Formats: sequence, structure tokens, C-alpha cells
Amino acid sequence: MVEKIAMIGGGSWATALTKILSENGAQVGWWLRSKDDVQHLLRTRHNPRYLSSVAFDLNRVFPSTDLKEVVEDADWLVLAVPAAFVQGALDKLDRDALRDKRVISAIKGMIPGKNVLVTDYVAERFRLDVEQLGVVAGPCHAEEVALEKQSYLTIGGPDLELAEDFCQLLRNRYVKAHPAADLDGIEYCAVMKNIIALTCGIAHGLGYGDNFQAVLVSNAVQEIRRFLYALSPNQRDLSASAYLGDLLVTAYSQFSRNRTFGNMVGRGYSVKSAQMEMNMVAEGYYAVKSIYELNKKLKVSMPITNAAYHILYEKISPAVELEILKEKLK
Ligand SMILES: NC(=O)C1=CN([C@@H]2O[C@H](COP(=O)(O)OP(=O)(O)OC[C@H]3O[C@@H](n4cnc5c(N)ncnc54)[C@H](O)[C@@H]3O)[C@@H](O)[C@H]2O)C=CC1
Ligand SMILES: O=C(CO)COP(=O)(O)O
Repeated sequence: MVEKIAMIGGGSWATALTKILSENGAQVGWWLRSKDDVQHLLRTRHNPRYLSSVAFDLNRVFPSTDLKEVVEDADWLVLAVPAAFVQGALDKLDRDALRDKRVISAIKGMIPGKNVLVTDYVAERFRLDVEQLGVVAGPCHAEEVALEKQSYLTIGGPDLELAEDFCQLLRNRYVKAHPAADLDGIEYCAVMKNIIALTCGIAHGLGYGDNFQAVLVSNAVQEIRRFLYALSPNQRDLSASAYLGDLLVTAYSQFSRNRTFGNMVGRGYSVKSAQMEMNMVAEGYYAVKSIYELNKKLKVSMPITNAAYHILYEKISPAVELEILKEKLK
């Protein structure tokens, strides 16, 4: 049986996942916001804006701006727009539109303003059972998928059968995938590692070196552990690649949007100008605010998140804030 997937989003990650899934034989209805991009894809088989070297087989990939049609036709829905655009993107769908679907979030962010995880938002908005949900996690940059470099993904979800089914759709010569039962922990960690990567970028932009970054990342693991424990004290091995691996790749990779954005801020760009310079979205910018606000109740010690918040939302100088932060790390 050919699996039918609705891919929501026209950015790098949606493009990479569409490549993996369609090359494995799935039929992918691909919703993109822009009519021009859909026309371009239909004409040339390439996404003009992201990973434009990848050619799609239009017998299996069906780009469209008609969200309802794309969703109606699918067994699976894969969300791959930045979290800030989830509400807008799904706006036109009825509350029952996802009733019989399996829904996978590939998003590493929270809904700004609501400060909720994407899976929690989708479950509430479409009255879904948690067993219908999963997340795509793990250290994996879209750019390396385009180059077919060896990569590993984790599919997190309470229904391990659903997670394993989605793993099977992903596995290929260069992608290994495995299921994991932790939904919330994986999703929160994916949100938080973006804040850390952004802070690593700020430090780098200010001239801090590898020695400092290693200490920053070590302290970050402890900060993430404290926060996750306060939210959901389940047993989880934070050294697994869905957690630590994702933190490392984002903190160190030249491809990281969050690190690049932070680096610009460290070098003196304003938040606005750094955002305008990038044709991509750094989720960490929004995540800082959500996690900072959530932590007002939890009161976990989070020096790195606090420093990033002060820089990005209270306009405190990155140099001053890093001077304060460096005294708190060990
Ligand atoms: N790029 C990557 O390597 C990976 C990304 N992710 C996650 O995937 C999600 C999507 O990120 P990327 O594909 O990297 O995005 P991107 O930064 O490559 O592209 C930006 C995306 O935002 C869309 N967009 C901009 N304004 C919009 C609006 N008003 N309404 C709807 N969409 C709008 C653009 O069309 C484009 O799809 C994020 O949560 C990210 O953390 C997860 C793993 C890897
Ligand atoms: O999550 C990612 C890689 O696993 C992508 O991180 P960036 O958004 O910082 O590029």
C-alpha cells in the first residue's frame, strides 16, 4: 500500500523530508504558501528557495497551495513550518479535518504567545488523541539530507507502533531512524537546544572560543535536565542523540540557523537586522520568550536562557550579559 502524506511547509526541513519520503515511495501532497513556488516546482521539479539542488519526482510529489485538498487526501500529516506560523497555516482546516490522521510534528519550536508545544496545540485544536501524535527529532540538518550525508532521526510518540511506522517511511541508505516513547521531553529539548545554539552563536560573535563553548554546552545540558525534570520528571537518557546529539549539531554546525542568528547578534547586528539578513527562521528567538515565561512559574535555575532573554528582549548588551553569564558557569 502506498502511504499518503500531507507535508505542510515550504522551507528547508519540509523540502528535505519530502525528498526522503517520496524517494522511499510515499505519495506526498506538499502544501506551500507561495503560488509562485508551487508553479516553479511544477515547471522545474525544484524548490526555488530552499535546497534547490534537489529534484523531485512529480509522479510522487504533488505541490499545491490548496491545504484542504492536500490534507483530505492523506493518511499522515507532517507539520514543518516554523512554530510561529502553525496557527496561520492550519487556520482554514475544520476541527474534524485531522480526525483519522496520524500527525507528526517536525517542528522544533513552541507556539508563541500561547507558550505551548506544537503537539499540544494541534491535539487541542483538532481534538486529537495523544496516541495519534509523534515528533521528528534528532541531529539532522536539511542541508546534509540534500547532500545525502549519513543522518539519524528519532520519532518520539506514546504509540511506539505509530513511531515505528513513520521510521519505516524514513529509513534509507543514508537515514537511520528509531522510535522512542518520550514525546514531551524530546519536544521540549528540541525547543531548548535552539536557545543554547543561539547563545553559542552570540558568544562566538563576541570572540569567545571553543573552550568557553564547551563549558557553555555542558552547563546547558544541566539546565535542560533541570527544566525537563520540573516539567515532566519521567526517566529519560539525555545523552541519547535525540537530546544531546541535537544540542551538539545545532550548537556547532555551520548550517545552524540559530547559531548563525546568534553570531550576528554577538557581532553587533540588531535582532531585526539579523532576522532580515537570514532567509530562514531561527526558532530560538521565539523559544527564549516561551521558555522564559513558562519558567516564571517553575522557577528553575536557567542562567543561559535568562541571558539570551535579556539580550534579545530587554536589549541588554550581549557583551555585558555574557560577562555576567560567564561567572555563573563552571
Ligand atoms: N532546517 C533544518 O535543518 C531543520 C529544521 N527543523 C525545524 O523545522 C521547522 C521549519 O524550519 P525550516 O524548514 O528550517 O524553515 P526555514 O528557515 O528553512 O524556512 C522558513 C519557512 O518559513 C515559511 N514562512 C515564512 N513566513 C511564513 C508565514 N507567514 N506563514 C507560513 N510560513 C511562513 C517559509 O515559507 C519557509 O517555509 C522549524 O521548527 C525548525 O526548527 C527541524 C530539523 C531540521
Ligand atoms: O534542529 C536542527 C538540526 O537538528 C536545525 O537547527 P537550526 O534551526 O538551528 O538550523
